Amino acid sequence: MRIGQGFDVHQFEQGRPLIIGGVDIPHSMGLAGHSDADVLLHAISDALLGAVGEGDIGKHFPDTDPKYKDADSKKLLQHCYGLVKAKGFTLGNLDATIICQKPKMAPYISTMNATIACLLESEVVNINIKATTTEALGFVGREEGIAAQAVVLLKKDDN
Ligand SMILES: Nc1ccn([C@@H]2O[C@H](COP(=O)(O)O)[C@@H](O)[C@H]2O)c(=O)n1
Ligand SMILES: C[C@@]1(CO)OP(=O)(O)OP(=O)(O)OC[C@H]1O
Repeated sequence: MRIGQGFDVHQFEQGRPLIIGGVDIPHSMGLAGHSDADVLLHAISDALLGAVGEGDIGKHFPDTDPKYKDADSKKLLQHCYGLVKAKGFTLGNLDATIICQKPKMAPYISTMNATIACLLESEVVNINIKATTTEALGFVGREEGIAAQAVVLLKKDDN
């Protein structure tokens, strides 16, 4: 078994879509980034890469490379999971937290769980996405940005 953790932050920016966990969320602002800035999928990607000793998403998808401008983070996550599988591992379970003052994530959590289960070729029972505010404290509380953290457990493939 291998364990990995990931953490990411993106700043809010006017005129951008808000995409979290592969789900479009209606809001007055989106997140800034070179890619689509899906902060949750980035944290999960980093957790997967960490678990197999493959560094981080900045190493695999440099933000200086025009190829990743507005990149779909679902594709980046699938690439990371491909590296996991190539090393003979599959996902055991994933636990992640979105740290966000507003908007409310609760209405979108089940769609995120299903989307991520599909991307990671797993059952939805193995995926647990949560959300919390910071009780209005700090940069999250001031609604300047959103953070996400993720932990994955990988198991050795039976094959
Ligand atoms: N952006 C968010 C933040 C929180 N939630 C849900 O509300 C619950 C209470 O949050 P607290 O920060 O006050 O503990 C939390 O457990 C989530 O279910 C949310 O949906 N979206
Ligand atoms: C995903 C990448 C690449 O497009 O860009 P961003 O969307 O800026 O995301 P970040 O989490 O800052 O780091 C990884 C980047 O290289």
